[in-house]
Amino acid sequence: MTRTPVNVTVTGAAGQIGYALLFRIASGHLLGADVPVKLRLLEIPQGLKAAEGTAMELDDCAFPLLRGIDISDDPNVAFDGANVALLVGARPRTKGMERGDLLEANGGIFKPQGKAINDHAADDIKVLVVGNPANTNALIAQAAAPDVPRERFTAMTRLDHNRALSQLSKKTGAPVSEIRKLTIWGNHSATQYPDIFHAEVAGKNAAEAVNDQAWLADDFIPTVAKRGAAIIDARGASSAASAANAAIDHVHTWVNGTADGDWTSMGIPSDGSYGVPEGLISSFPVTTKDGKYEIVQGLEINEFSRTRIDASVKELSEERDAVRGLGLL
Ligand SMILES: NC(=O)c1ccc[n+]([C@@H]2O[C@H](COP(=O)([O-])OP(=O)(O)OC[C@H]3O[C@@H](n4cnc5c(N)ncnc54)[C@H](O)[C@@H]3O)[C@@H](O)[C@H]2O)c1
Ligand SMILES: O=C(O)C[C@H](O)C(=O)O
Repeated sequence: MTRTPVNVTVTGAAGQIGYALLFRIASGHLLGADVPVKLRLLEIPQGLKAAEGTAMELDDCAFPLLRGIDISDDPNVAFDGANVALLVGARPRTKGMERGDLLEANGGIFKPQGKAINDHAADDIKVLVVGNPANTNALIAQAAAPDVPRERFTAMTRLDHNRALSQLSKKTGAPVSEIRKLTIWGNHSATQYPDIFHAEVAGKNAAEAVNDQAWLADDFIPTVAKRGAAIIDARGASSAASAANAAIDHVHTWVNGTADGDWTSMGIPSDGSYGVPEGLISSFPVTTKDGKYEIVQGLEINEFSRTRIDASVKELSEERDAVRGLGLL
């Protein structure tokens, strides 16, 4: 049986993440090796020519799963019939900026895009916001799309999750494949909290396996939380291939499910779990199945974790208040 292609809209298609992302979507890494896709690329007018160039290269790969590419500078066209939307297009931060500094510059992009999703996307739309500040931009897009179920708007903290996996693997010597149940809590910012207290390394509790509180507090947590800035410092540009890889992982896991006995981290609308005020888009430990996610419940949160989760959630509340003040909510 021939499957109907899935419409995948990517904004900021001519940017550096776009360039690292589109070829992997077209080759089947986003949804699966048997799922045909149609790409709908959104750019601002100045980005259209470069997006056309990328589309030419996509054509030249002759990907068997790629069933078409449309390019537009009109969100109403680009989101028409979208099943999956990757909101990447936004200005990246440069040296010395915090992601929150982008609130005003990028916030204005996500309101009209949320409205276009509301009015034109397919009923099963799933949205991942990558453009920073990702959690609050997702909130802005969600608020502009009252007809779309709230839980379809998510923000990317999978890059932080992957960074934490890699750092823990280096510390313990265990391969990444043997690490499970790691959690990123809160905002995709320097206040985020990578939590290893429930994680397992080769079947053993990770915090006990590491047994080094100083490393946890002074090395692991700041290294993961400030990795974005360290990449900007080293590359002179913000992370691109690793961000694209995390976007692929986020959507693939959302659609295809988490492995038994494991979970992942996603920025999702809070239902009030773990004391995170309802409605904030915050990162939680989640399992996924049949295209739906659920927050992992019942984890004991120690005092060390509580303080850090609360600090990140406080920042999310402040960002929400700031965009409210700008009329974006
Ligand atoms: N959540 C994460 O983990 C994570 C990781 C890395 C980067 N980011 C963020 O992703 C965003 C994109 O990064 P990049 O390195 O690809 O930037 P980039 O500057 O290389 O590309 C951004 C692209 O978006 C386009 N664009 C701008 N406004 C647009 C609009 N209204 N509609 C459609 N396209 C628009 C630009 O023309 C440009 O081509 C930045 O905000 C960056 O901070 C997030
Ligand atoms: O840090 C940034 O500004 C880019 C991105 O959010 C990252 O984490 O690499």
